[in-house]
Amino acid sequence: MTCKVAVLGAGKMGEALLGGLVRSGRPAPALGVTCRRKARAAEIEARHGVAPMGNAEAAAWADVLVLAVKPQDMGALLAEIAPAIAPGTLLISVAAGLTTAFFEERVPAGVAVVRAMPNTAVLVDEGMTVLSGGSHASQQQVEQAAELFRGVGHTLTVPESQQDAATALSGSGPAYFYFLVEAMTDAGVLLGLPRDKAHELAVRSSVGASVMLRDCGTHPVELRAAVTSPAGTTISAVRELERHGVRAALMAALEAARDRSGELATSYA
Ligand SMILES: NC(=O)C1=CN([C@@H]2O[C@H](COP(=O)(O)OP(=O)(O)OC[C@H]3O[C@@H](n4cnc5c(N)ncnc54)[C@H](O)[C@@H]3O)[C@@H](O)[C@H]2O)C=CC1
Ligand SMILES: O=C(O)[C@@H]1CCC=N1
Repeated sequence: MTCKVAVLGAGKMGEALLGGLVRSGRPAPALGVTCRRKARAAEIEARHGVAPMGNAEAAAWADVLVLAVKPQDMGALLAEIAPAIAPGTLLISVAAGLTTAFFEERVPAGVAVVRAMPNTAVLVDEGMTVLSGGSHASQQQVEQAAELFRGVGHTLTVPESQQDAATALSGSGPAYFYFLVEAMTDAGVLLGLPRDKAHELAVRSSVGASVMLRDCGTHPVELRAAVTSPAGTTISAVRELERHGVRAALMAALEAARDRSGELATSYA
């Protein structure tokens, strides 16, 4: 029998994952979803054909619970569902920062917890999800969780000690690329290009570069060298990027994201 999966909290990430589960061929009767607001529940049902249910009902019904509320709402959600969780249930959290221990302390003893950090590219089946098993999760259960996320992209399993770093790099990662495209578009406008054309050029450059990174098997240093002609235009731009500390800025930015991820579990404990 198909295992029953319920997504608790249908915001941006919860809806993206639910949509992915539907697209990857899971039958609607084996899927559940919960929403805080009625209007949102109606919207989710109309868009994905999955009937919303209550949190405790979902916790008792599903074999796998995907917890997709914000870190600050997780404590209240766990208090609501803990009495309904059966011993064999697999809990998967996608919340930034919250450790598997955070969940293990709040659910019945021995329940398996997997911490997962996807990114919004799950919306286009190009997600990157980084997974770690808690102290009661078997390798098979981590694999079961990974299998769900492989329906919407790629997965990597890491020790939990690396999750905050992975969150900073690939969980938040899409935002840095959008930021770059936005900044490049402004730069194009500064140089006199109409905004719509500047936007198109920035987007097409980023998509072209991403596909080459993914498909050519060539190191980014080599790919950049191939664009950078001696005494040409690119090296003049690269010198300015280095002069303005863009590389160091990225390192500092990811360090800040990593540190914030580390703070979240203690902030909401
Ligand atoms: N947005 C992103 O790119 C990523 C988000 N995440 C994680 O996913 C989680 C959700 O983030 P978003 O989707 O961005 O936030 P969001 O605010 O869009 O979604 C959270 C949803 O949970 C609902 N909710 C809150 N308490 C609830 C309850 N007791 N019962 C049912 N529903 C409840 C809210 O109404 C809201 O719809 C967070 O923990 C975040 O760290 C993880 C990876 C990437
Ligand atoms: O900004 C956040 O906290 C969430 C987690 C990773 C991406 N978005």
